[in-house]
Amino acid sequence: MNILAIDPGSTSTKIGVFRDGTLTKGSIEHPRAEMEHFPCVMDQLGYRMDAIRAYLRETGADGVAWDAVVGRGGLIHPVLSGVYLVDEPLIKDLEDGVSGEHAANLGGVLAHAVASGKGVPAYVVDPPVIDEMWPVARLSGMAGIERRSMFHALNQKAVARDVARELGRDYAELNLIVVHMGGGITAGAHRKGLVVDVNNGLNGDGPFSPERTGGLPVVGVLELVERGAFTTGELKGIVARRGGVYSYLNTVDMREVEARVQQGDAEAGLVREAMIYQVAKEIGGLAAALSGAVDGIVLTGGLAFGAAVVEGVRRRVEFIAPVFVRPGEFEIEALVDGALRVISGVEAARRYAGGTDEHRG
Ligand SMILES: Nc1ncnc2c1ncn2[C@@H]1O[C@H](COP(=O)(O)OP(=O)(O)O)[C@@H](O)[C@H]1O
Ligand SMILES: CCCC(=O)OP(=O)(O)O
Repeated sequence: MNILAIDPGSTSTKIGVFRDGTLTKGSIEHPRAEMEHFPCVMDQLGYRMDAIRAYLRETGADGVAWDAVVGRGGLIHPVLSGVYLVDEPLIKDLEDGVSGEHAANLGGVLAHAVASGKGVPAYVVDPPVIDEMWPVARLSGMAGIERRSMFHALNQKAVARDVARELGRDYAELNLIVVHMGGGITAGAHRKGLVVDVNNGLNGDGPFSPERTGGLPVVGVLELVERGAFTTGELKGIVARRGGVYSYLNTVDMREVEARVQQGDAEAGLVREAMIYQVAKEIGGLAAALSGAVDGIVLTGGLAFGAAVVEGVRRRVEFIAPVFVRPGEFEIEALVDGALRVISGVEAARRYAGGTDEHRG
């Protein structure tokens, strides 16, 4: 079985080549200066496609007969968890960015471009818009504004299944709180295999993170607009890319923050502590959402490599449930696993219904 996995991020495209039972992972870096030439994410298609072709040539994988090509799903309409065949309606919604602009929108389109040339199917797995939220979590506090499920679904589900394996239990019978801590942070309540509540990782919700603001005092934001300090477009950019740790310390790199703390920088110490504090409060809130019935708390993402962040969160939340740490992200593995489940007949590929899935939560 041969599978190609494509995982586009804002400044890299991660690649997985699965051949005859062995997975080889690689990353193509895209310098920020080059990415700035593209006004929209979809404008990067040809550039990324060329980079993927060059990568496959250089690694000797250009002649492989793929059984399927699989990409990270993007911001389409809300869907159920699962593996989706990339077809015309799905491509259109990725291209239109119906739920927002994000590099992940390129995943399915790139996978389809490679697959169609080889006459094999393309899939996406567990897109960030998986929606399993229960009704009570949807209300924001203002009629007309609904809380939306938009999170690191692929990695959260992958590490949740891995912890279930470690516990010798089924993911579908456990209650887990999974926190992805990367450039953005999302924390999800996984109740018996469904993510019934989660902060929206892109729209100013939940804890602040290295590059995102998380939830903000609304009136303070409105006053900034009233004073003309920022346009709404500028504020959206700050919420998603230039908020959080970056807005205080001018870096999104927590290794740099750690180094500053070690050198005695009190401001860096306070910002790091505040982020840890907000993550712990989010976990506490989700524990209450699950009525205290929590089998485990899972910390994952790049920040989970850092002992200070992990131990800071653990100290505040281990009274709730045992803490499991899965540093980094397992998106390529999850993409390959999803494609394998479909190819081997364990799971049927879903057809994207353009946001009309009636079952949620
Ligand atoms: N060993 C480490 N110790 C502390 N922080 C780390 C370490 N490795 C990576 N990070 C931090 O993790 C963050 C990036 O996480 P990552 O999951 O790769 O994010 P994304 O995929 O959102 O770009 C950065 O702030 C980076 O500094
Ligand atoms: C929350 C949706 C997915 C997301 O934010 O991914 P990145 O943190 O990789 O941008």
